[in-house]
Amino acid sequence: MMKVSGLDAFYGSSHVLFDVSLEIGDGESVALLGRNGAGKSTTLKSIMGLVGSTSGTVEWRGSGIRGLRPSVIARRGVAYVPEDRRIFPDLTVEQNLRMGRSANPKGALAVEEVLEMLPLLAPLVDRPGGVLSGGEQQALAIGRALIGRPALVLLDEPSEGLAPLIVESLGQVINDLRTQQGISMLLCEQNRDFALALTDRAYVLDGGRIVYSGTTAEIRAQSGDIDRLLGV
Ligand SMILES: Nc1ncnc2c1ncn2[C@@H]1O[C@H](COP(=O)(O)OP(=O)(O)OP(=O)(O)O)[C@@H](O)[C@H]1O
Repeated sequence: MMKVSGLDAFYGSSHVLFDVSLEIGDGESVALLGRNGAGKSTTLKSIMGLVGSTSGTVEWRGSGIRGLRPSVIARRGVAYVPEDRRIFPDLTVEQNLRMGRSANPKGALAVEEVLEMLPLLAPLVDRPGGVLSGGEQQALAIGRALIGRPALVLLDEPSEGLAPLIVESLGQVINDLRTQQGISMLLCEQNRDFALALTDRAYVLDGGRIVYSGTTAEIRAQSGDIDRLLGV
């Protein structure tokens, strides 16, 4: 479904990603693990067309998308949930959700359909986004991606900054998407256990390079080495 080959990325003269290759199959959920600054966000942003200077190949359903505008990539069915969530604080939850319809103006879901997928948002629809808790904002950011009916969601560190109990319920939300909706996912995380519980396979990034890849079971079996790469 998505095949990234030999991807390099640069911020000005700073070379940040080196020869990154990864694949995500139809309906597959894949983790991208790595410590702070390993290049996880840059990988997602490069796939989404948000990094100005990249080289290599990003294939989506058989055609090259590297270099296309983010809005074009979104319309082809790839959604991106940024690390900072980018909730509009003065818009209500419902209005925030509607903003995501631009990714798929003709085929977007109704707000009610998103609320069925993310029931924790249902009682909050009229609240301004800015007053939601961190976990609720994360669910809203995911909902805003889902309303455009994507086939692949790129999720950047959804557990970051959330209390352990909230992380657990967020995990259930993400797991439901995976098991009930069949949406493919690339999940960036520093939180190894959270990510491995929600994915089939994982890649480990270090210093902008993929240094390890395997099934979640294989990664668990190597947990000592992986923890060293994650800096824990
Ligand atoms: N806009 C930018 N301009 C210059 N350098 C950047 C920019 N964004 C990220 N970097 C650098 O690129 C490298 C990779 O950063 P990236 O954000 O992709 O890592 P990450 O694995 O997502 O880490 P984090 O969890 O801290 O976001 C880091 O060295 C970072 O300082």
